[in-house]
Formats: sequence, structure tokens, C-alpha cells
Amino acid sequence: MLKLTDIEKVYQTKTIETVALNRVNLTVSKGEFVSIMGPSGCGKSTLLSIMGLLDEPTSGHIEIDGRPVTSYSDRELAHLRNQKIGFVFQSYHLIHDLSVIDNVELPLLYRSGVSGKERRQRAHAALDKVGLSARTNHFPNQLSGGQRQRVAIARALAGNPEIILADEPTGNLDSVMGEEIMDILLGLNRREGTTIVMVTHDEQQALKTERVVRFFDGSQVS
Ligand SMILES: Nc1ncnc2c1ncn2[C@@H]1O[C@H](COP(=O)(O)OP(=O)(O)OP(=O)(O)O)[C@@H](O)[C@H]1O
Repeated sequence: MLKLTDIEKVYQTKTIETVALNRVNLTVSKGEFVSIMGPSGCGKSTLLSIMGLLDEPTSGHIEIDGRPVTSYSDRELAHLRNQKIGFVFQSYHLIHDLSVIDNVELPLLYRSGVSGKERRQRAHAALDKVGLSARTNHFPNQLSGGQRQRVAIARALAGNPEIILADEPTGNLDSVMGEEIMDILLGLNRREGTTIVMVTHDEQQALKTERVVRFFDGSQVS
């Protein structure tokens, strides 16, 4: 469903040029759970941003469902991102003065044709999937780190994404909470067939996924 060919990303500042990705070739099939590993600065987050159509490569090709991304207009790209892709970040990125349910509903506000009632229903269903139905009216600062991450996963799920891109989703959590989050992601992948690409520094977690792709200095090494 997602195919990257010869992807290069070069960051150019006044003083230094950084090759963040060097001719990366990676295909992610529908229903796969892939981990991306590698040392700090090797280009993992850059890769995830490019896969999520949040950033453009300096060169190379991206195909989504067999169609080159270059054939999409900016509007179509935004639509595609909104419809197909859910993002989960290490530091949750929740809005502190919105309740749990309002945080989860937020991405659906940008979808046309979703009524207020449907938004609420979908948000409730997503919170149910991550076991947080009892916390809908809490605010993020009333939750533990693991619970905040579950809200962030519910927010990604509310949009019914085909693919979840998770950047170190357990990076801020202790091992017990990290396991919980991992179990939720594995369950989504196995039960619902959601495709997941996850950046992680945790070898044990990576080994639970179907495929581990390793990077070093912007290049794929295995
Ligand atoms: N906006 C930017 N401008 C300039 N250089 C950047 C920018 N973003 C990233 N880089 C550089 O690109 C390289 C890859 O960064 P990236 O954040 O993708 O690495 P990473 O593997 O995700 O690291 P970490 O594990 O520490 O999060 C690094 O050398 C980084 O300094």
C-alpha cells in the first residue's frame, strides 16, 4: 500500500548539509506491522514524516495504493492524509484544555460529511477500543502517561485509518505502560488488519512485530 523508492532527504542549513535519508527503498504491504530501528539521528522520524506525507523528500518516489504521490494535488494529499493515515507521537500531542473525548473527536472536525452525533459515536468507539471509556470527561493532565498515549491512539483510530504511523509511542513510558500500548497496537494490527509502521528504540517491542527495518546514518542496513 505504501512504496518508497530511492528516497533521499537532505536538510540544508547555512552551515551544514545533512543527508537524513540516503536512497531508501521500502515497501509496506497492507496489514503489515513494521518496526523501524536505529541510533539517534539516523533518519527514523524523517522517514515517518515522509511516509505520512507531512514532509517531502528531496528526491525519490512515493506510491500509495499503486498511485504516485506526485499525481495528487495538495488538496488531494491533505485529503489522503486525513482519510488514510493516523499519527501517534512519543509525546502524545494532546490539547490540554480539551477533554479526552474532545481530543479524540478533533481530527473528525476536519472531515466533511461527519455529523456531530457521528463524531461523538466514533470517538466513544475509539476510546472503548483502547479501554478508556470511563475517562471521556477527564482532561489530559488528569491521566497517566500510558493513558494519555491511549487517548492519542484513540484519536488516530477515530478517523478509521488504514495505516498508523507511530513515532516512539512507548518512548516516554515505563515498561509496564509500554507493554500495554504495544498490546493495543498488536491487537489493532491482528484483529482489525490496521497497517502499522512504528519507530522504536526497544528491541523487545520491535521483535514482536512482523518485520524490523534497521537504519544507520540515513541508510537502510537490513
Ligand atoms: N529540520 C531539520 N533541519 C536540519 N536538519 C534536520 C532537520 N530535521 C532533522 N535533521 C537532521 O536529520 C538527521 C535525521 O534526523 P531524525 O530526526 O530523522 O533522526 P531520528 O533517527 O528520528 O533521531 P532520534 O532517534 O534521536 O529521534 C539528524 O542528523 C538531524 O539532525
